[in-house]
Amino acid sequence: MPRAVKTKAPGAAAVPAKKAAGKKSKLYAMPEKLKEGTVLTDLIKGQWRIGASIGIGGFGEIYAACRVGEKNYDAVVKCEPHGNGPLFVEMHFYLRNAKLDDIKEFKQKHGLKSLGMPYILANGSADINGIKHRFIVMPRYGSDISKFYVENGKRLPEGTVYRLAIQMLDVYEFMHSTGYVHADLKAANILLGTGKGGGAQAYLVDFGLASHYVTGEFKPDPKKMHNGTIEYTSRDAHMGVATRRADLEILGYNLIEWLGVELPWVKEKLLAVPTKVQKAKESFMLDVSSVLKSLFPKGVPAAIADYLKYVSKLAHNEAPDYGKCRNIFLNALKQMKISNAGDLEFKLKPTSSNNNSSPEKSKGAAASKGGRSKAAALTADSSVEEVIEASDEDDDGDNMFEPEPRKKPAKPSPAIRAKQKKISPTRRPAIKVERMKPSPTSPRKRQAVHIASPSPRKRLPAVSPGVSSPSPRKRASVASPSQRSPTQKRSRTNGPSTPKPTSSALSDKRQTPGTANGLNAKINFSPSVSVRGRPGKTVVNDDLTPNPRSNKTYEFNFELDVSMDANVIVNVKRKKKVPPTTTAKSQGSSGSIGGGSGDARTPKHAAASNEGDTPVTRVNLRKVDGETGTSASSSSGRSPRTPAVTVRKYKH
Ligand SMILES: Nc1ncnc2c1ncn2[C@@H]1O[C@H](COP(=O)(O)OP(=O)(O)OP(=O)(O)O)[C@@H](O)[C@H]1O
Repeated sequence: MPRAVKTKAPGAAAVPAKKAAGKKSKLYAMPEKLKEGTVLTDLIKGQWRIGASIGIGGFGEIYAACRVGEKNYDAVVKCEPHGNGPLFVEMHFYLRNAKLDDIKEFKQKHGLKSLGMPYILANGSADINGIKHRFIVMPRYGSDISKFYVENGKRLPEGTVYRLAIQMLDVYEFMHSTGYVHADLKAANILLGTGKGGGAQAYLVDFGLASHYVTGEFKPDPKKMHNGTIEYTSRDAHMGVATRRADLEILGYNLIEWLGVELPWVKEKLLAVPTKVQKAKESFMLDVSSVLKSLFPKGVPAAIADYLKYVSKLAHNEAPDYGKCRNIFLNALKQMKISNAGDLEFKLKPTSSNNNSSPEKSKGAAASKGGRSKAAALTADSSVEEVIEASDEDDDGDNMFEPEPRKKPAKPSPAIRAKQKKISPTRRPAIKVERMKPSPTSPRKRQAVHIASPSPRKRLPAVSPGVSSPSPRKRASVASPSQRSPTQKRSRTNGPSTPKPTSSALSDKRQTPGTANGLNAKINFSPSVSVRGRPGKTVVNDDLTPNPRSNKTYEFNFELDVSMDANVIVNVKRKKKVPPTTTAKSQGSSGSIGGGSGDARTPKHAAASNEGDTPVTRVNLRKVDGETGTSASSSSGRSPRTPAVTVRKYKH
């Protein structure tokens, strides 16, 4: 007999929901594990049986799913705690802008047989182990192309790279026609289709960073700076501005990498410092031709050069000429005599004409079809049946099947824009979060910890791109603390009241927010989480859910590895005392954090306090400006070089 899952984890040292709801928790838990066979009920009472887990994203987990009463697990359920912003954004994007009808209409209008735009099948909320979760149901696709990229020794066949570019430009054109940008294209977010003809079409997934693009002036937004996946984040996204050209730029960086060439900022190992990556990208896009020459010593692929040159000349609010871009790649395919039809080929041919600098190191066969064999074998005969109803008091208030006024797919009308504004990220309190991929060993133990920065009001006017280093390889100089830019002072902790940038009239001109010093404190989380520079991982610098809650207890062992000569304030908020068995423990010589409630403490203070008897639920770290810092740590004149941060979730 199906039963509702409402069980609270035994011994959970829960933060009282009320209290937690009042304040923004800075911790973002991974979802509770869903057992195979669990049945989730969506908002219109459709029922979905959970199958095997098929992917773990930054915050959520993806399960194969099948409609109750059917046999095929041809859907997926993406599930995250209600407090997590990205799924909230993704769900709303799908509900409002990517209905199946809209996609069909776009395909018809543009004469496309297929379009790599996913859609939503259902959505709802569910109470899992006493914690409210949000879930969406989507069609199930095949393998993501990062698998082939890795199997091939970090490259894809040139023809396939151009075909993928054309397909992704189609998706961009659709998405941009709704007023949104994707902002996080990467191989891991591109999935092959399934079934007959599925191997010919790639789908762009993960709309957790979707946001309205700007059509007016260019206003950097410190709350959103550097959002995305650091390798591919566009120059505009480094400034916190969503633009259409940014999507095209992100695609360009990916294309280079798929051709087997390391991006300059990867080669230079700059990923840990977003401002350095930003500067390198500015330099690159200021002189695309010569940088490409150094990246492709055997000859720059003309299509890549033409595309990136075109992108580099786009104004921030200009509508890209998608057709022109597609033609660049179509012409390249013609010249290579490669058809733009049939299954995408992922096997590297020994005679591949790739003009890249890396040797071919194919490691075995990369399939050209979506790998769904295991999934297809799943049947709906699970004996474990748990039924989780969509919560009645779900505050999403969104039902994809509620009638909504039709919109034009091509150009968003003012009415649609107004509607879209309702879910505009800019209208919601910003909470800085990190999206972290859990480790294979303990996927649920990752959490985000936030670094509070000095007030963003202190930001200084940005440095113009003209002063950028001419070479992307040249390392950025180090600014004195007093010269730090807003980017450098950017925090990962802020409230809804974060002020707008002081320099608003920046027009189309890009501004490089200073040199790379800033929050250069690299914080390592045990077992393997770090605040900055996590290659390949999406980072969200804001969160859109107003009141994220956590009723978990976490143990923190702090060891700050502060690079450069930084003074850091560690601010620990205690939520609740728990028995001594579940206390924060001191580890080695590290300053264990268990200080008084709400105190801003240095590690030194924290260590001196009643450490070891209080778990903490929120930790803020902030760098202070040398001797002007108010804490003991700064007056001591020494960097608080305590070791790395351990964030551990208690098992209940
Ligand atoms: N519709 C789908 N069909 C099949 N697999 C999927 C689907 N959606 C996602 N996946 C798998 O799950 C992985 C994570 O999905 P997704 O990127 O949407 O999660 P996320 O939490 O947003 O991750 P990220 O940390 O990259 O932002 C994908 O790389 C893919 O392998």
